[in-house]
Amino acid sequence: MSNIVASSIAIFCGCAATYYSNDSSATFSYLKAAASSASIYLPLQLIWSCFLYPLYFSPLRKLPQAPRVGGWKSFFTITSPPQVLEYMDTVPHEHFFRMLDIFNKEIVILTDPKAITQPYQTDAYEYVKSVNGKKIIEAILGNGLVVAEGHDHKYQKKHLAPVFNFRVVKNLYPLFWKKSSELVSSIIAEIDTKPNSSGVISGTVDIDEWSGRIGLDIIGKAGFGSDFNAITNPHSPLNTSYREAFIPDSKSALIFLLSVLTYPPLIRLLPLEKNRQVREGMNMVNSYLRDLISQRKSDMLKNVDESDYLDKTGHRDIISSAMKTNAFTTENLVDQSKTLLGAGHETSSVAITFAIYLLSQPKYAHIQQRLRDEIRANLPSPSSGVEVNAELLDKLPYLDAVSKESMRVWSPVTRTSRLPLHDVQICGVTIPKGTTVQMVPWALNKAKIHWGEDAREFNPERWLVGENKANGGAASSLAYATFGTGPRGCIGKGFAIGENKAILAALIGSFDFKPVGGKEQKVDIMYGVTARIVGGLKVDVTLLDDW
Ligand code: HEM
Repeated sequence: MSNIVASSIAIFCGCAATYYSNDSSATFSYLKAAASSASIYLPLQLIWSCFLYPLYFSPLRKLPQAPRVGGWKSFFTITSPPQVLEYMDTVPHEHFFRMLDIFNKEIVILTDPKAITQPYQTDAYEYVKSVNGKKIIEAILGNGLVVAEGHDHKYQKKHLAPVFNFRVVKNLYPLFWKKSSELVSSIIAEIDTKPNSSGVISGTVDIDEWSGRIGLDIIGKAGFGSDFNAITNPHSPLNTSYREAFIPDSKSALIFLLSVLTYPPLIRLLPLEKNRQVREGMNMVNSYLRDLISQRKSDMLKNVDESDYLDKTGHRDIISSAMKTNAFTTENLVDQSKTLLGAGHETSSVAITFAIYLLSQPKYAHIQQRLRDEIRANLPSPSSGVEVNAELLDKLPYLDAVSKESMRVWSPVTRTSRLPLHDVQICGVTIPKGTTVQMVPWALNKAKIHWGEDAREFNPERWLVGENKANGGAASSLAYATFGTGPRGCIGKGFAIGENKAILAALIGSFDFKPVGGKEQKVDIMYGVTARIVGGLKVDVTLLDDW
């Protein structure tokens, strides 16, 4: 409506200005009228959407409100997840509150399971993701499940869900363990250059680099039946070109901000080094995946021995299984593959980095030790070559608790947004069509309203004792938002949990982790689609005997 009013005023004034201009060449010109209209329309629209609507006309302005802090600067900055968490704890509210984000953009932050249920579960298809958000993600993940909407999404999920079911994921555990064992050997090789006088093998490694490499290898093998060998070969093109696209720096923050505010495909054309890296990485991935899928298809047509694509538990990789459904074209399969590669490796590796960050801090040394004791008492060592399956890994309660708790305290995905396709009622309040409503896993996971006074503490015990231990002590399972929820929740949740537990078990069983310098370590975090530690995570590792 505001667009119609502003454009009508602008066109009227633009035409009038052109018509009554004193300029001698001012016979009425459509081009000039359009230019004058635009020059009036844009400021009008800006004044309306940045000031008049949010401050004086929005029906949501009476909702509980997050305070504006930081003066005029806050008008030009995106609110960070830690600020959202601060508001969750301090703004008195019931189901949600309103926040004015960059350029006074209205956002409704959902904090209560009742409020989350409608947009994320029961009426999920009455909402869409934000256009710019999708464009940012699509550049890396392709036009697959993460960005699909409505019927397209239902169709894709229906055909992909069976290849992620419980039984299939359990069959992948030996692969998770095999790759984790390879990771342990490679880290030993990196630090085993000069044992100290007492024969202790130790050194400093960038665990973020290693978690990215194992994340790629696992999704490569499970997703495409293809070993990327990123653990053993850091110079593999996928590891260097593709992962470069995910490594955050000040330029990626700028590109993210400009993309959110304008039109992401235009921003990607800017001659910036980061844009070049992303383009190169994506070109490489596109051609790699296209070749791989064409090869699979032609093999399938020729009815060639399928055992090539079977691992020893008889599981076909995800893309070959999706191909068998005949539900996707080659181009669709390339897009789904990019989705699995990006969504499946980035989140999982961030989760491992943060788990090691937490466990290595001196104040949590007792948690690291207790976890190690449980692992060593129940699992064979990676060097033994003995297979570890789902039955073994899933029966370790403390490992399970540490895995859940680390992904609670540091949710890899920072925020998720939805926009209603028409005016909707959430908990009795009308939310106008197109308003951004957000579930912010990074903040919700640590809000005191759900987790109590020690909400920000890393305390795996909350998943082991107490009345609501199945929810980590929270009254509702929706307070744990790490994997989202409802029809658009994470399809790879079971996969990610199994992978996380296998890698943690192999690492913590094998090594002692400490922060470099031994003291509590502060890290800078960049909050994009995922939260990433700027500059990676260097930790001191010591190889432990007797396992
Ligand atoms: C620790 C690891 C992971 C975390 C924290 C995570 C988190 C999430 C979250 C929060 C969403 C919902 C986003 C939204 O509501 O807008 C999501 C969706 C998705 N995830 Fe994950 N994820 C992880 C691992 C994986 C893995 C391993 C895969 C694939 C192998 C995967 C594939 C996907 C896909 C395809 C979607 C889109 C689902 C849909 O729209 O229906 N994720 N993930």
